[in-house]
Amino acid sequence: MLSLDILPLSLPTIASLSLLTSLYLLYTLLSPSYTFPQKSPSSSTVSHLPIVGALQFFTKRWDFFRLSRDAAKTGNFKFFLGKHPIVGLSGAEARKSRELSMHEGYAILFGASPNSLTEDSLANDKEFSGPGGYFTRRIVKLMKTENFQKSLPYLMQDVRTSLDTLAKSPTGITDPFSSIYRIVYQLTMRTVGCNDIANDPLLLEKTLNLYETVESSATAATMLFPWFPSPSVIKRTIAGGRLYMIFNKIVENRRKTGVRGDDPLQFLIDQGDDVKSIIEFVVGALFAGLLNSGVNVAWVLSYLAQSPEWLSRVRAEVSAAAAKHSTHPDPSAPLIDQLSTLPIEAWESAFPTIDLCLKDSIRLQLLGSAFRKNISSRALNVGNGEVVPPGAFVAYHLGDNHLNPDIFRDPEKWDPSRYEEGREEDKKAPYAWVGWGAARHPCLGMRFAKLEQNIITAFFIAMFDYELTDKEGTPVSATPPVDFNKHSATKAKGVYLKYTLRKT
Ligand code: HEM
Repeated sequence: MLSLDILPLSLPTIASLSLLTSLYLLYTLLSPSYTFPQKSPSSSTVSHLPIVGALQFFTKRWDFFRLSRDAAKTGNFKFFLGKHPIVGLSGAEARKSRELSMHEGYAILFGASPNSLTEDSLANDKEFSGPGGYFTRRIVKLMKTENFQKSLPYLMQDVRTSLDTLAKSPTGITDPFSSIYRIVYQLTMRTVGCNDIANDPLLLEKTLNLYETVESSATAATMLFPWFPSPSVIKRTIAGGRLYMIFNKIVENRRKTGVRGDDPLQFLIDQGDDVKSIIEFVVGALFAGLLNSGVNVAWVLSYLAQSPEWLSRVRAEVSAAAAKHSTHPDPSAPLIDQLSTLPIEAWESAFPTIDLCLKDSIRLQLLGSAFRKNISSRALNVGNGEVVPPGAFVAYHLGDNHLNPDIFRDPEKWDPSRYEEGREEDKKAPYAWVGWGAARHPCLGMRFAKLEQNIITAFFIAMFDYELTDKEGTPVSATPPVDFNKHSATKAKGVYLKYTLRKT
């Protein structure tokens, strides 16, 4: 029998050595293997941790970006996030369109959608998400005028039904980041998803909860170690799986029974698309659609509540639009009934004031970074001799222009008049305002986002007088400040609207 005495090392020593070796191997495995070439920008001066890299990019993104940018000679800087090499760009030159991949950038670094985070995810598949890929082709088709024309009565009815429910509430106080956000979710479901869910309040609530679970799971840990089964990753996987199962059941049911729907899902089925692509599309489109719209509609109503001047301008605009475009047989019918007869052309053209309100809300709420990845084999010049090397990601923080006091006076203030004649701050620098994206990647849902913004705002204002309050209904003078360190449009906390039915 082998005696332990003949081993040259004791068991505790062997255990310690094994542990150290494992830790060393883990360290080597997790540490970046990428070497930035010489022409890359200088390193960010903000502290970096081993393995994790620039943790502040997660915890305080806008602060990290500003500090790094201001300390760098050219305004551009490099850093690691886990193993991922990233170049932070700033200034007008950075906003120029380049041959970089948007989808590969977001798939790994954004992390707030169910199919992101892994190199081989569908979101990262060029055939699916790339330019001209399946996702783009399908969403472009759904955003056509004929579809809006067809769905307009249903969209208006959805808004009306929700506002009627609000009108019956005994408190007359609502959190718009919950109630109005839910209306946007329903409209988005109708426009890129399916009526089976849009018509069913329970299924709407259930899928929204799953959506929110996935969205809130984008933590630093899930982004850095997507393969590690942390509670967030597990929760996200389960919620994503449940969403998929709900849609799968509806698709299978339609296929089995032959009962057709009249909605985007049916359109996808009729194209002969396979179930996996259909579900990936619908879930992806819901994320793209709700991320900014839901939050901005609620912010606009809240901003209006604190600005009598803009509220009265919007009221006047809503009345004028109804007077000009309504086809209601009774011109003295309530304003909301008149609005319900507006054609799509009016909804898309008669609300320039609401548009300005949304524009400045987007400037404040489009938080975080735009991401790209250099998937080419060549280094891309960024204008001053510096390059984005192959394989590196690019992060451009939208606060670089949207919160720049040299472009937008008093940048943290919501003030739609900054775009009006005489000020036109958005024209002060190239691509100063990029709220709908630009160049190679304009927002594909802009028309729908504006349409739902206009319908909800106009209906709400036609139906209610309202003011900004706390939860108990005590008036407050202003919305809380926006946390510019967030990674995407964020719901305000503690904002309530107290409303009463208008007598018109
Ligand atoms: C207020 C609401 C919205 C805002 C502020 C907004 C903003 C943006 C921005 C800034 C981009 C470009 C991102 C970049 O370049 O990195 C973008 C892209 C996109 N948006 Fe929107 N969006 C909104 C609503 C919507 C809606 C409702 C949909 C769909 C129903 C949608 C679908 C998309 C898609 C698919 C892209 C990617 C375009 C591409 O692949 O090139 N968006 N959006």
